[in-house]
Amino acid sequence: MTMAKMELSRTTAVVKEIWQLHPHVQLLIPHKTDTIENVAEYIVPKHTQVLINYWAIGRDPKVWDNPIAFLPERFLGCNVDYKGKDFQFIPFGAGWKTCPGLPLGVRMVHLMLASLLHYFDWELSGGLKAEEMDMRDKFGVTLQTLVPLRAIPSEARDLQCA
Ligand code: HEM
Repeated sequence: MTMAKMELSRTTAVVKEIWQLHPHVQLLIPHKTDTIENVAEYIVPKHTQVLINYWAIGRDPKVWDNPIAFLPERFLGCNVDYKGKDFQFIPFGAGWKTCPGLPLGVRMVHLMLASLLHYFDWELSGGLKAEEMDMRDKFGVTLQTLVPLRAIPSEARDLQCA
């Protein structure tokens, strides 16, 4: 495996871990049943509006080991993917209403995160330590951090144009 590929799988593992714990769209988009559905032990009548609490799935200890801990390693060497086949991990939804922007979204998030990390060293503002960060979420149509992250680029690298 090349170094670039190895580093990118680490970046992907970090992105996946973020999408497990802090998904952009925590309730997906409301869906409606066409027919009577049996879901686990429940009967869902026809034309019921259904919300999928994907945020809760990402924090369910029945689904994930130690779910609240930030452990990107759980995605290294594991086939769980965001393309809608693994129902425990559906940051873009699943089925025929899945997000049509998935390929663009995946590339944008990787590119932004990898560029920010590659070109700058970062420190938290006000001498805050990583373990003191408030990682609670603020619920809305999309999920945000309750307390915005304030990080300061302390050193820039390789910024000259080719
Ligand atoms: C990281 C980036 C993104 C994430 C995490 C995301 C997530 C989602 C989710 C969870 C849904 C609902 C799927 C469902 O209910 O089953 C959705 C729907 C949708 N997304 Fe995205 N999305 C992202 C980027 C984008 C981009 C870049 C575009 C457009 C360029 C886009 C366009 C849409 C549209 C149009 C729908 C509605 C699809 C429908 O109802 O048929 N998304 N997205």
